[in-house]
This record gives sequence, structure tokens and C-alpha cells, in this order.
Amino acid sequence: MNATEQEEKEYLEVIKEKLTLAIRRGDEAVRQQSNELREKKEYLHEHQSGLDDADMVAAEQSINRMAFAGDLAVGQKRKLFKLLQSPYFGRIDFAPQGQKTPWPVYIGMYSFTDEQRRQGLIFDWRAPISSLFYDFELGAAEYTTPNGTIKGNIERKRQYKIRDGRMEFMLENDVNIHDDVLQRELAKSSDDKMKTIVATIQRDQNAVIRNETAPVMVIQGVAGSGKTSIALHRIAFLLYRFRETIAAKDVLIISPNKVFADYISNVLPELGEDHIPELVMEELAADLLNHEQPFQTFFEQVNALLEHHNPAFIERIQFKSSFEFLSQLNQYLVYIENNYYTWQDLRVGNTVVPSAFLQAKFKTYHRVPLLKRFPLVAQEVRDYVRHATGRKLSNGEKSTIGEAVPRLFKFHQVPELYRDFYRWLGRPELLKMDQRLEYADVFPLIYLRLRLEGISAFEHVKHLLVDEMQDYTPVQYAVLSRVFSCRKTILGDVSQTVNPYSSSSAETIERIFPQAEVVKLYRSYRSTIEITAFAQRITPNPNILPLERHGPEPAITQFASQEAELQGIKELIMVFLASGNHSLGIICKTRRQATQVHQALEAPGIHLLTADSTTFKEGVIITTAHLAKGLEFDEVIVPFASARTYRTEVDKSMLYVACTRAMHQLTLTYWGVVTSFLSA
Ligand SMILES: Nc1ncnc2c1ncn2[C@@H]1O[C@H](COP(=O)(O)OP(=O)(O)OP(=O)(O)O)[C@@H](O)[C@H]1O
Repeated sequence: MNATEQEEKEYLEVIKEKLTLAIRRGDEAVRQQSNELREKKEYLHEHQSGLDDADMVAAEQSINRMAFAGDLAVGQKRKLFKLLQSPYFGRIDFAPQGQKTPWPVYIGMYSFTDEQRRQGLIFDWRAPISSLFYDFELGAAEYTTPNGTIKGNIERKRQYKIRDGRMEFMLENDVNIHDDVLQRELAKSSDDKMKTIVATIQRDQNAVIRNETAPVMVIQGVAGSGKTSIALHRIAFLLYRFRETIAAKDVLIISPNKVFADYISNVLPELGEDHIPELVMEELAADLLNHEQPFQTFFEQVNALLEHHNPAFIERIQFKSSFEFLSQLNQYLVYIENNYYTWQDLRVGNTVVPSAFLQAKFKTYHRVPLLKRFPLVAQEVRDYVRHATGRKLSNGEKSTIGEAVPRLFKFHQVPELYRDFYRWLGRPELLKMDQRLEYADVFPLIYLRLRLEGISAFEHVKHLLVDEMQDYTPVQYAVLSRVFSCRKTILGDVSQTVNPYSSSSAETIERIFPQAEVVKLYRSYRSTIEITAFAQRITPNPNILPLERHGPEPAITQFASQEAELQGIKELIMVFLASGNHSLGIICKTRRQATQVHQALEAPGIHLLTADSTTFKEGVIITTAHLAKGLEFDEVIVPFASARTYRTEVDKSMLYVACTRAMHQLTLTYWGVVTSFLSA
């Protein structure tokens, strides 16, 4: 069936016709449903007075059902329209064992069935059979279904590029041409937001996407290895595979900032899924602190590190990012259990509640978080006194007990205990708590809160996705592990840390989640070989495997002065505007520098992205390396690449992140002496 390219083109027309018909039928159904809905509402309105409660409830339920069906139909129509533009991207002819003739399986973004013949015309890329396309070339192959493994033979494999309903090309996979299609995809200029990669998912990526069993999946991948893309496709896969038990609203993405969240926001809707709730780490922290405690943000912490070298500040951060610190916090919790109670008899009127009774009751509730035990023990004491006196207690007596029981313990507020922790350590100077907490104290405080008070928020979350895992500390992970007992996908790259004093590697995360499956990805897709090799000069990684794609050598351009450099950048922007590229990122080390460049270049269409920005912008963007993390641009300019700007370990991380954002072209500019990080 459909052996030649001509036959394929004709078949495409047949499929498009069927899709058009399905859209028409869907329209008709939607029209009918909305008419029925309107009639039902009118009927209700007119007969309101004659209907009893049960009738009203039934009518409301039926209206809700109709509205829901209407929404589904609209969603389905949207998918059909998308399919009409590009119905499928792959085909495999598969003969299951024992069958001579293979049958063609066309694979697309969504499935499409011929309702009349009950025949699958297009299979969703996430369907079990579609995994054949990603995992095998011609020859013996197998795929797993919920009912077992199906073995067989792939006799033909093709890839298509269909755009606006037209077949742009068709490739026969008798050699490994997968790379060919991938090359074409990667050579394109960037989209305004992150895009889907369903047509070119690679085998190792597919294994991560389709992993159904890992309770915690840790993806450690080099810059541009597709971690974020894979994680989002994995979510789409899990939503499809477990659609009976998990919906988009049950997933939570923790993203590093709002711009990144906006940048990735298109992927899941493109894949036909609803929008997934997301939270920035600081929003999560504020929630877990009941919005009662102001704190420094991670951006502010990193900016402070970049602006001033402050050894005491660095020491505080480093200490609080260590495993040792987490273990000290745990030891402190044991210590206060054993040492901060003052056992004594409690007198209520003429009744004496013996200290042994109090001690025993506190022991009974040892599974309850410490600061939550007081009201429970107070109730036990009230019962004791009532029993002893044989009468009801007065309100005064009740409140005496309510106040006296907590007094048996030394502290009652988590922040007091947090401060005491440093005294217990013998290092009170490690806590700087002015008007607001330092960022390094935010999660330790939350951790104490969790252990001492318990927090029950976020229990509804069934899958947690954490990006930029290298930026979070052991205490942060200890918090995440306690707040989210669900399955998790955690991804990042330790080479892209923006704060080397607080970063975590996959190994660190494995210590916290011993049940984790760790996957390492070394193939880099984003940048040309030249850009990847250049970035290796800053932070070498012998394991990185750049995809064979070439472009211009990155340029390091010297200027005589800052004015000349800014003028040079203006000219580079003009060249960019005349090129066919879509996005240019001008990536600075600090916010101050980014603002300075923005002021110097001020022109319509040049956007400054800061930590306060909430959306990703197309065109020319000026920003910091910290904010650019996770984003990508056709071209990148790194201004002020001098020895004065890039000196410390943190600076070096920033430079690496900035350079690895470039897909096709990279230019570094400076005046004075070039940074030594580029001299290797
Ligand atoms: N299989 C693939 N097919 C096509 N494009 C791919 C594939 N894998 C990755 N890419 C592309 O490579 C680029 C990098 O992907 P992504 O941003 O997901 O990587 P990352 O590992 O999260 O990067 P970083 O950590 O550097 O931010 C994107 O443009 C993505 O579309």
C-alpha cells in the first residue's frame, strides 16, 4: 500500500478529505449540542417555578454534561485542524510474528480513526505501537502493550515533512536517515517559544519519555541535550498512558522563573494536553511559609554574589548547601526532642497532673509533629482533670491548661527554633536575619516547619517536574521529597549552575532519592559543533557529543573602549536584523550590565528581560545569563567578555551558560583584556 511517493501524495489527499469530513461532522455535532444546551436553558428559565429541587439538580447536571461534551468537541476540532495541516510524520509497515503481510502504521501528533470502518488511520505518537518508530530501524522489532509484548518485523520505515497540508519531503529509512530529518529541524531558526520534537525524538530520549515505572527520574544532561523538551514530552506521555488516573491539573512544574515558564508553556498544549500548573521555586517557598516571612530571592542571592565578593556570605551559602548541614538539622531535631522539655507536675486548681502522665502522653503522640502535640496533650490533661474532679471544667481552667502545656517545651515558634539551631551548633554568626531571610535560609526554615508543624499542602499533586535541578540544595530536595510524595521527574546540568556554592549534582540528588533512576544524556542538539567546542574551552566535558552540524566560528571581538564596544554591538544588531534569524540574545553577567546595554542601545523592538519579567519576548533580547538559562537564541552576543567582568567561579558558570544559549552564531565582545576563561 502506498509504495511510491506519488501514491503517498494521493493518500495524503484521501486523509485530508477524511479529516475535513470529520471536522464538518464535528461542527454539526457542536451546533446541535449548543442548540440543545440553549433550549434546555430556556426551558429551565421558563419553568423554574414549577420545578422541584431534584428536577433542578438533574437539569443542572445535564447542562454541565452538555457543556463538558461541547468543550471536548471543541478540543477535538482543534486537533483535527492541526492534523489537517500536518497529519503524520512517520510510517512503519509492521508484520507481527506469524503474519506475512505487514500493515502500515501512520504516526502523527494525535490519533485519528475512521469512525465508519473503525480503523485507526493515524496513531498518536504516544500509542504503544508508535514506539516502534522511535526505537527500531528495519528488521526485527517489538513493542510493549498493557497486555504484553508484540514481536514482529518492520519492513518499511518512512518519514514525512507535511506542512500546510503539503508534503515537503518524504524519506525512506533504509539507511539511518533519522539524522537527516533531525539536521533539517535543528538547522532551522528558532521559534518564539519552545517547540515539540515528536517527529525526531531519539532512541535514548524515547526511553526517558516512555519510562512508566521510575518513582523518581533524574535526567542529568549536557547543555542542549533536550532535557526540558524530553521532560515535557514525558509528561504528555504519562498523561496519555495513565489518562484514567492522572490529568493535567494533577501535575506540577517547578520552574526557575516566570520567563522560563512562559517559554515552555506552548509545548503541552501543542501536544494536545491542557495547561499544566506551574510554580516558581520562590512562589512555592512563600506558600510553604504561609506568606508570613519575607525573603531574598535566588536571583538576588546570585546577583549579590556577582556584584561583591563577600567570603562570609559565601561561607553561609556553602554551609547551608551541604549534606552535613541537613544532617545537623536532623540531629538538632532529635536533640530538642530529648532536651527541651521541662518535665514537672501541672497544677490545675486542686488537681495535680503528674509529670509522668504528661511525659507519657507526649510520648503517645510522638508521630505527630512536635509543635502540633500541645493541643492534643492539653485535651488529655483536660480529660484527666475532669475525671479527677468529677465535674466539667470552667473556661478559665481550660485556658490555663491550654497555656501551661506548651510551656513544658522551650520554644513554640519555628523561627525561634531556627535561630536556636545556630546557637546549638555554636555558629550563631551563620544566621543573618534582618528584615528578611537570606535565600540560603528559606528552605532550611521550611524544612524545620515541615518537621515541627507538618504541612499538608500539595497532596493532590501526582507528578512533580523540577527543572534546573543543579540549582537546588540537599535541604531543598529534602523539602520537596516531604511535600511531594508523588512520582517525580528532576532534570538539570551541573555545568550550568549559576551558583557554584550551592549546586547539586545528579549524585547529590540520588542520595536524597535513593529510589531514583538516573539517566545521563551526552548528545547535544542545540548548538553547532563550533559553538559547542567553544563552550568546552570554558567548562570542559569530555563526554559531550555534539551533533554534526556546522556554522560560523564563534567570534571574540576586541574594542578600544566601552563606547566603541556598544557601538559595535549596535552594528551586530543591524546585521542580525538583516539576516533571516528570528532571535538574538544579548546576554550579560549582571542585571546592572544588562540595564546599561539596554540604555545604550535603546531602540524599539529591543527588550530587556529581568527577574521581574513574566513573558518571553521574540526578537532582540537583552538579559542576564541567570535569566537566560533554559532559553535559546539563533544568535547570542556576550558583551563585556573581559578579564574584569569574568573572574570568579560564579562568573565562569555565567559565561558558560551564556555561550551555550546560542544555536547558530555566537559573538563575544570586550574592551581591555579578554577573560582568561576563553584563553584555553
Ligand atoms: N530529538 C530532538 N529533535 C529535535 N530537536 C531536538 C531534539 N532534542 C533536542 N532538540 C532541540 O535541542 C534544543 C535544546 O533542547 P532543550 O532546551 O530541551 O535542552 P536542555 O537540555 O534542556 O538545554 P539546557 O540545559 O542547555 O537549557 C531545543 O531546540 C530542542 O528543540
